[in-house]
Amino acid sequence: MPNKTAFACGYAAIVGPPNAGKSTLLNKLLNHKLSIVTPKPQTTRKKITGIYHNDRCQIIFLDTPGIMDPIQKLHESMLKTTRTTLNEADVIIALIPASKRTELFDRTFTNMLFEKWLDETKKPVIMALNKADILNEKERKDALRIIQDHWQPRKALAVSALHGTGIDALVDSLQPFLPLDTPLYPDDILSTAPERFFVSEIIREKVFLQYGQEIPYATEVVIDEFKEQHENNPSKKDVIRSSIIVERDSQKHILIGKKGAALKKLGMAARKDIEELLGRPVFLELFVKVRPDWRKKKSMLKSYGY
Ligand SMILES: Nc1nc2c(ncn2[C@@H]2O[C@H](COP(=O)(O)OP(=O)(O)OP(=O)(O)O)[C@@H](O)[C@H]2O)c(=O)[nH]1
Repeated sequence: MPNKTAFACGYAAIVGPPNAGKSTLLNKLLNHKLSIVTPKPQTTRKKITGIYHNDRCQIIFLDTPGIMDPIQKLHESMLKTTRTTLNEADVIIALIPASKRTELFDRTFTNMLFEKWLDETKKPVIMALNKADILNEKERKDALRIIQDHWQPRKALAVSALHGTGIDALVDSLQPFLPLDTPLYPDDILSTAPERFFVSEIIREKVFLQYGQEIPYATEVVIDEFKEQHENNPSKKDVIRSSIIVERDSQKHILIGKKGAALKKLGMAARKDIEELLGRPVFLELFVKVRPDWRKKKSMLKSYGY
């Protein structure tokens, strides 16, 4: 039996279908806006490390892109990232969203998740039924019983990432599987990813929120320059220059809008959040560039970090 009073530290991967609420869960756990959250599926493309601390444990969370069919090269590399992430983890959280449609959650997906992904890792799996706030008490119990009977995870629990319910129980259920007895990071560090990564995620989030249809999926954001000068000279703002990469001229026109109005709106919304994240004033300059079919080209995907 693990000693509950000892300190524990280790890696936990969060895996689930697109739109399961992984980013919302991570943000709630860390009480800080780390990964981006939008109502559209597949906005999380890169692994994000968030670090949770309490007086009994430190959990380093590995977020994964949603699992889906490898239709495009982009998806293939996302799936590879997910597999690597699962193998790096000490414990895996299978995050399955509750549903009100024909069944309480997607059993076909859950089956596929265990058969194609989780079973072969031989890692302990904690199954978290997210969005449990949309179910009533009986539905929650029924769903958890089905999960326990069919897939036998180490533990199955209902959570609501949005409302923050079940989060402490989730942390408690992870603790026995964390192998280290000392923390790996100081307790004031929430993430090892650099600030410029979060800045690009904010810009990408705003693209997702502001534009419809195919634009967000054809977009990549690259930070070209990140000049920190405010700390040394408080009369100056930090300067961030960023390129928004799209696939076609038509997408560029939409992004920029009439007389640049759409891009200006995007920049204002992004700057507000970036200043909030960094806690200092920022001058943000956005450029829109066309790179035909970047999503289909291996070398381009690589240069954007996929
Ligand atoms: N009702 C309810 N909605 C939730 C809950 N958690 C997340 N959501 C909503 O579900 C949607 C998707 O949440 P995200 O956190 O972006 O999902 P994700 O799994 O990170 O999505 P990807 O970007 O596809 O990886 C958002 O509209 C959230 O507000 C929850 O506990 N209850």
